[in-house]
Amino acid sequence: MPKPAIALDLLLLPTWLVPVEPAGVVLKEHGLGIRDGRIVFIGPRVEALKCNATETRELPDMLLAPGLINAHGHAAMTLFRGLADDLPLMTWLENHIWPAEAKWVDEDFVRDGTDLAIAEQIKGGITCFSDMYFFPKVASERVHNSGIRAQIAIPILDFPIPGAGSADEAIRQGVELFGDLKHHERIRITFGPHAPYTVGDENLEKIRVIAEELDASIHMHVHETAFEVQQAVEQRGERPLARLGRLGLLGPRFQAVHMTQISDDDLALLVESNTSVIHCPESNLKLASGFCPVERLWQAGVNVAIGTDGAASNNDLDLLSETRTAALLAKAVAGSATALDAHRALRMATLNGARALGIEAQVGSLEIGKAADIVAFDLSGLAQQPVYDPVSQLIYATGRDCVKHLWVAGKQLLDDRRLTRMDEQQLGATARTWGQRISGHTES
Ligand SMILES: CSC[C@H]1O[C@@H](n2cnc3c(O)ncnc32)[C@H](O)[C@@H]1O
Ligand SMILES: [Zn+2]
Repeated sequence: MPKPAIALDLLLLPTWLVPVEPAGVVLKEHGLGIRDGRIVFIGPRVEALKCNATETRELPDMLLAPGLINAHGHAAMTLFRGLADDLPLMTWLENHIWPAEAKWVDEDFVRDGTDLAIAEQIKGGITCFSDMYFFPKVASERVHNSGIRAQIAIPILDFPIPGAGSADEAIRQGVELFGDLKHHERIRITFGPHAPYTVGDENLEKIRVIAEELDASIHMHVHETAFEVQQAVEQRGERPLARLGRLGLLGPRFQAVHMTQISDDDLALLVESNTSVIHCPESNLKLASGFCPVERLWQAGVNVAIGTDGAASNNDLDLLSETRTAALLAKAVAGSATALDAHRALRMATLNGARALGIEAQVGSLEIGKAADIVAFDLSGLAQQPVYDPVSQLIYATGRDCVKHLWVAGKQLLDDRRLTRMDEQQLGATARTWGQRISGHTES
C-alpha cells in the first residue's frame, strides 16, 4: 500500500539546507516542509515532491538555515544610534546615554525604536532577539504585532528608571507581564538586573527568589570591562561573578552578557553552574571593553551565544556581521586560526542562542517538530562565487543584504527582501523625526 502523501502548507526547495543540528551537515537536493507553523518534513527532493503541498517554492542558489538569534540588545536604542561614539563604557553611559534616556525615553520612544529594531533585524535574518530596555510591556506589544520572536528582560536597577519608580515596582511589573504572557507562542519574559554595579545584593536576592518561583531566566551584563571587576574587588573584596555565584543566581537559566574578564575560578563557576555566556564582540570592540575568550569557553563546554548589544554601541543590529567578527576575533584572541570555524560560528548564532534563552526545544535548528523559524540567504551574487562550502561563504563572504526570505513560526515576515507586515517608508520617516527632535533641530 503506498503511504499517504504528507500534507504541507509550504514546501521549500533550496540549493543548500543547513540544519545546524546535526553539526556540520550541509544537505543538497533536499526539501523542507512546514505545516501549522512547524517543520514537519526534511528529506530528499524526490521525496519532498511527493508531499501534498499547498504552496511550493523553489529557492535556487539559496541556503536555508535556522533564523539567527540575537541574544542581547536594547531594541529601542536604535533611536540613539550614532548619538555618542568613540567613548569608553562608563563615560558613554554616565555622560551621554543615561542623560539622553532620562530626557527622551517614554512609551512612544520605545514603541518607535523597537519597531525600527524589529524591522532592521528581520531584514538581517534574525527571527528571535533578546531585549533589555525600559517599558518592556510596550516592547512586548511591538513583538506581538510584528510576528517576530523575542525574550523581553525586565530592566531592574537600584534607582528609578523610565517606567518604574523603584526596583520593587519594576519587579512587580515584571511578574505581572510574566503572568500575562506565559502562554504566548513567541514571547518569553525574563528578569534583567542591569549589572553588578547597579544592583545590590538585596534586589539580586529578590530577583533570584522570583525567577526560581516562576522558572524564569535572568539576563545581566557581567564582567563587561576590567574596570568593573577591579572596582568590585576594591569595594567589595569579591569578583562580580563570584558574588552572583554566592547569591545563588548562576545556573542554566542565567545569561551572563559580555564576560570579557574570565579568571580560572570564573571559568570553573561558569562550567559547574551551566551558565550561558552571551558574547557581544562589536560593542566590546567599539567601547574598548575587552575580549571574551570564546574558544576557551567553548573548549570548556560553556554555551556561548552572540548578541549585537544596542545600536548606540555597535552601531547596527547585524547579527551576520557580528558572527563574522566573532569568528575572526576568536582566532586573534586564541592565537589560533582553527578557533571558531564557520560552522561553529553559525551554531553560536542559532542553536546556542536558543539554548541560552531556554527555547532550544522550540527553535535554533531545522529539525522536525521545531517551529518554522527559517531564513533563506541568496548566495547567487558575484561576491559569493565560487561556492565550495556555503557555510563558509555565509559567514566569511556574505552581508545581510543577501537575506532574501524569512519565516517565524511558519509566517513569512520577509518576502524577496520586502517586509510583509511593516511599512519601511513609515519607519524611516518616524526615525528621522526622532533624530531631528533629539539633535535639537525642531521643538520637542
Ligand atoms: C537595564 S535597561 C538597559 C540599560 O542598559 C544600558 N546599556 C546599554 N548598553 C549597555 C552596555 O553595553 N553596558 C551596560 N549598560 C548598557 C542602557 O543604556 C540602559 O540604560
Ligand atoms: Zn547591553
